[in-house]
Amino acid sequence: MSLAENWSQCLADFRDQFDDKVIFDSFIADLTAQDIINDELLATTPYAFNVGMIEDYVPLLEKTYNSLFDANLTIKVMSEADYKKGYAGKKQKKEEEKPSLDDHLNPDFTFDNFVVGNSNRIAQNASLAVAMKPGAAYSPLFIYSNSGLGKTHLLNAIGNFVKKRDKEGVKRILYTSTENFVNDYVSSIAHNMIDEFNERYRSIDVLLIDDIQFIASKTQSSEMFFNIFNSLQNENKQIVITSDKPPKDLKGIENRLISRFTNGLTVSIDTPEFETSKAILKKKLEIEKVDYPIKEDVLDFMASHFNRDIRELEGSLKRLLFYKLVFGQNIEVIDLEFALQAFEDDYKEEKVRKVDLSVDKIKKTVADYYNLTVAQINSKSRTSNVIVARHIAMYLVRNLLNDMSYIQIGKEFGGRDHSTVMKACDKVEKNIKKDKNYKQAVEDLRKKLSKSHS
Ligand SMILES: Nc1ncnc2c1ncn2[C@@H]1O[C@H](COP(=O)(O)OP(=O)(O)OP(=O)(O)O)[C@@H](O)[C@H]1O
Repeated sequence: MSLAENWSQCLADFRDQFDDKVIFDSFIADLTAQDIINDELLATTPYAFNVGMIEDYVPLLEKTYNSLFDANLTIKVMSEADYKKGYAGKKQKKEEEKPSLDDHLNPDFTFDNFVVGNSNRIAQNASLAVAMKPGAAYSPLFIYSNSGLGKTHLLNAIGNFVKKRDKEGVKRILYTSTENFVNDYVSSIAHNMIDEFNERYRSIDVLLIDDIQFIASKTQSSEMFFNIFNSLQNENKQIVITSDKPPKDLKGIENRLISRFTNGLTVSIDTPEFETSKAILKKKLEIEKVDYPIKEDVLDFMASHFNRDIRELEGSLKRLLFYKLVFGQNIEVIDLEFALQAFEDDYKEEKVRKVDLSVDKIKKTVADYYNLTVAQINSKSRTSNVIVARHIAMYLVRNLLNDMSYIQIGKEFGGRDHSTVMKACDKVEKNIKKDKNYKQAVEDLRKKLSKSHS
């Protein structure tokens, strides 16, 4: 039933219960229901002086209406003239203020198909917390990692989760790459539509912005982003940002923006360890609905050879499935022999890159260089030259061995925590920048290692 039909039924019911029919016919019968805004039913009378007369009867009108239609509204009576001046315009304006917004979410990236392991657990937990309570858990959430490790996936998963829970469809969610943000801004300047641009971004409830490093050196876009960021933060809206490096290492971005980035929570994603890589492969096979068996040692091989990032892992799987389609029509089970043919070229390259150089070789070379033993490198010793050598060895392992994960490196160096390894690598990078002799030592070691396995 429409509001008008409800209202006329309400008035009819009210009249039946009301003793003084003259008062009803003089003041109340003319009331028209105009609209319901935020649980308030707006009713108008053609004559302004009637408003005061009617107010005494409003509680009874409310009771009648709410019990007839099982509602919980309050009724506000005003003159038609006041309604036209104030409310009618306001509602129209409100609708105009919020033009529809395409969220640009990729529906394939969800929490359900994001495999969780040690390398990404913290980032996944923080993202889920944000998705469950946008604006309340951590804002901004800043996620950083090397390429292909799941940042875009998590951003979209947050958006898709919020969208799914938002049954009334009122939450304004936007996923955008920083590049698109900048293009959008430039085009709004070109078309003289800066106000629209501003309104669009400031009306967002959940802003998911990918690869913020690309805003570096784009002064005007940075300024605009800074203002939008502040406006959303002030209104407790949710912002999630990704980047290829932690906020403090972002170059060409103003300090005031970087300090805003660190106001919420910063989390990183590491290179996947063997178990996570293998679980991801299994998940992808499930999603692809692959209906022929693939032997475990094939997955083991892939998880340990194509694990620099997940895009590489996915690529290797696509390659295997394609190879099976073209050359393996009659093969029922994919075994390692068959798989190695598919990976022949990549594998050769891997071999050159990886096999000859090992963690042990790096430890030994560094230990010799500093007149130490490998046992000292692995030990808990806090003697300064041992610490220097240990940090450099960790750094070289991280850089030369196919981006081995911090977790794996920690295990290789006497069971240390991944954050210790991260700090060590950071420290080495800083020292290389500020100390010429130190830089020389790292370079010498690099050369020795490249000679030893060429
Ligand atoms: N934990 C995971 N479980 C399942 N798939 C994953 C996981 N992490 C990443 N992926 C997949 O790996 C691919 C690359 O991930 P994504 O694009 O999110 O990486 P990224 O960190 O944003 O990379 P870039 O920095 O290059 O933009 C995607 O197809 C994504 O679905």
